[in-house]
Amino acid sequence: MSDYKMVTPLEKQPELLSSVKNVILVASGKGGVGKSTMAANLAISLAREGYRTGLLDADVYGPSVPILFDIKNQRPVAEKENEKARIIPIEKYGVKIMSIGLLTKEEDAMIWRGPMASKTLKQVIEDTKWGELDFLLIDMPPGTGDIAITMAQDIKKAKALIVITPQQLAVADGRKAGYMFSNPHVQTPVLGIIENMAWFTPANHPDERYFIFGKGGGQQLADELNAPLIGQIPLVMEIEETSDSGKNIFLTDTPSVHKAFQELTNNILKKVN
Ligand SMILES: Nc1ncnc2c1ncn2[C@@H]1O[C@H](COP(=O)(O)OP(=O)(O)OP(=O)(O)O)[C@@H](O)[C@H]1O
Repeated sequence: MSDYKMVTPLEKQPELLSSVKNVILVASGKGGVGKSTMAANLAISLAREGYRTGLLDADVYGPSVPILFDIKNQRPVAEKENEKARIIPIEKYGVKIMSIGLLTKEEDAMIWRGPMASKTLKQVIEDTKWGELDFLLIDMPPGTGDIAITMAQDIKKAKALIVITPQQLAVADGRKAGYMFSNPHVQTPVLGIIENMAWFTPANHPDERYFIFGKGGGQQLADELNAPLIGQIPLVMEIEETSDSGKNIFLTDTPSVHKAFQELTNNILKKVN
C-alpha cells in the first residue's frame, strides 16, 4: 500500500478572479505589434461605455502599462482585509490598473525564471482588490512561454484576443499564439483577431488608405483560426504619441482612431453578450 496521498480533481482550487465577469487575455505571438497599446485603449474604451474595467499587466519582463497610463511613479497601497493584505489597484481614466512594474523600481530588471514569474503573477492577481468587475483585460507577455500558458490554463473563464500586424511574419507568430490557445491542455476560446497598423491615411488625403505593411493578414489569420477579425486599427501618429506619453487617446482630436476603437469595443461586446 503506497503512503502517497492521492490528489483527485475533486480537491478544487478556489476559482481565480471570481468577482470578474469577463477576463480577456490580450496576446500576441511576438513583441512590438501593439498588444499593450490595444489592451490599454480597449480598457479605456470599455470604461467610457460604463463597464467596470480592470487592466492587469502580465508582461513581467517588460511592463508597459505604467508608461501607457503615465503612472510609473505611483505606488499602490495595501489594505488589510480579514488579516490578509490586499493591494488597491491604481485607478486612471476609469480603469483599475495593476502591474508588477508598479511594485518594483523601474531600473530593477526581472531575472525570474518562468515558474517563479508565473507564481508571483498569480499571487499579484489574487492579492489585488479588484472588486466586482465587468471586464479584466490582461496584457500578456508576447509569445507562448510559461506565463502565457499559466494564465490561459489557470483562468478558466478567460477568452483571448490575438493582436497582429498585417505582415506575413506577424501572421506566422499570431498563428503560434492561436495554436497555444487551442491546445487541448489550454483550450482558451479566441474571441477574435485584432489587426493593428492595418493601414495609414495621410492627413492631406483623408479618403485614402495605404497598406504599408501589406493587406489581408488579419483576415487570413482569422480564417485560419476560425475566429472573427474583430477589429482593425490604423497606423496613426497620435496613437504612438499618446501611448508613449500616457495620455488618453479619447481626449485627442482623432475621430478616425475613436471610430476604430469604438467598432472594436462594440464587436467585443456583441461577442461576450
Ligand atoms: N496603431 C498604431 N499606430 C501608431 N503607433 C502604434 C500603433 N500601435 C502601437 N503603436 C506603437 O508601437 C510601439 C509598440 O507598441 P506596444 O508596446 O503596444 O507593443 P507590444 O506588442 O505590447 O510590445 P511588447 O510586447 O514588446 O511590449 C509603441 O511605441 C506604440 O505606441
